[in-house]
Amino acid sequence: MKRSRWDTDPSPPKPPPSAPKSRWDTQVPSSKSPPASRSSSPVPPPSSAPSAPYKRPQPLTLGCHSVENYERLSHIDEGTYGIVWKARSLKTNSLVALKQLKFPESESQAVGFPVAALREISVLQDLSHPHILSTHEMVIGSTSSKVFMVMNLMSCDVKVAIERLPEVMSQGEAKSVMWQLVSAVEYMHGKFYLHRDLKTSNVLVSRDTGKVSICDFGLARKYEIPLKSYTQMVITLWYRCPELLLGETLYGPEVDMWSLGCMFAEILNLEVLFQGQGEVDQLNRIFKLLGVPNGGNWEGFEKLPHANTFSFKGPKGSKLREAFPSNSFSGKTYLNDGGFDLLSRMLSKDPKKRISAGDAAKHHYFTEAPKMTEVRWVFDDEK
Ligand SMILES: Nc1ncnc2c1ncn2[C@@H]1O[C@H](COP(=O)(O)OP(=O)(O)OP(=O)(O)O)[C@@H](O)[C@H]1O
Repeated sequence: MKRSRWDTDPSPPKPPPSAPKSRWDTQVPSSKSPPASRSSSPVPPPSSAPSAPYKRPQPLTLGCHSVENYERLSHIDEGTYGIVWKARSLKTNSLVALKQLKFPESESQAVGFPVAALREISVLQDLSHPHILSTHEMVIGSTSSKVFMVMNLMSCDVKVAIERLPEVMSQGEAKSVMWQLVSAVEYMHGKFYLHRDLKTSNVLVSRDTGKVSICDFGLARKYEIPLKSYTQMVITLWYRCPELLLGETLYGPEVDMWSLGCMFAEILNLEVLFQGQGEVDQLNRIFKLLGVPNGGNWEGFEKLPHANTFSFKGPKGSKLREAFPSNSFSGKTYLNDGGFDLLSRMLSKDPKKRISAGDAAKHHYFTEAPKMTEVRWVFDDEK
């Protein structure tokens, strides 16, 4: 691979005493308190007194190009793990987004690398799909702890984009967004990856194409069949499925399908479906709409770790159809039978009955009338 001029040289020339500062030499605050669900523990440093001659590990960024190949234009946003900039490639003149990774303080010694970022980079290198945000390359700044991901420039996330819509989407528009998401998740699950943090703020909209792409793979991981035990401390509360809330640790792609169902409902109604104030409240809201679970409607429910800790109140059957009626006279969102069938199968309480991404992609909702149409997004400068 081509070595960048920023890689360490055996006898590097000494910099001038007051070398001009790079345009990218901004101090990025370290991620002091990342959410409990994400591991930010550093890769353990090598022992300080090795008995055998210590061979320094190759930095992950060896061979990366320099960030100086990009002109920094403006700050876009900041997340827990990165600060995102709008930039222009000096080679191609194209506009891109650069995510500068935050290194927690203990990890800034060039040995460690933020684990969430490592995860995200390795997953994204393995995935290539029109509706998954692609990373073109990694570039490096003046030190090896200044690392940037170069990505397609997007306009805003779907959460913000739907807040800007003057009225609910048409059925064709909602179907088009769902189709893009379902096809991306089908592809990802086919490659044995779980996203584990699907939500409308992790889906970005392109101003150029109006299409959406899933981003933020910091919690993603490979899964295996038969399923194994993983942490249940994943997925933002409002999009977290009932089995994880009830303590299940043996899980697979169906956890993402629940989140997708929540997103479908949000895209239709322009508001988050289950806005719980804590895990118990979240469960209560789910069961109030979808009916109280028992061993009859959810096989194995009683065996879940927290199933008997609480007594849940709610109707016996589902009230979902009342929230998503089939006619437009009620003043609520209209959803035809095909759409409702897909939504209710994504929001199945019992994970074994929940629709898979493969079956969702084949669902007749996507081929029957009304036809998919491009969404008329409203971007910020058009407001
Ligand atoms: N390619 C992009 N184009 C435009 N904006 C982007 C892009 N990638 C990220 N953003 C913006 O930056 C924000 C933070 O990015 P991202 O979610 O990747 O960072 P994070 O640190 O992993 O965030 P979180 O705190 O949600 O885990 C996003 O919510 C989005 O608004």
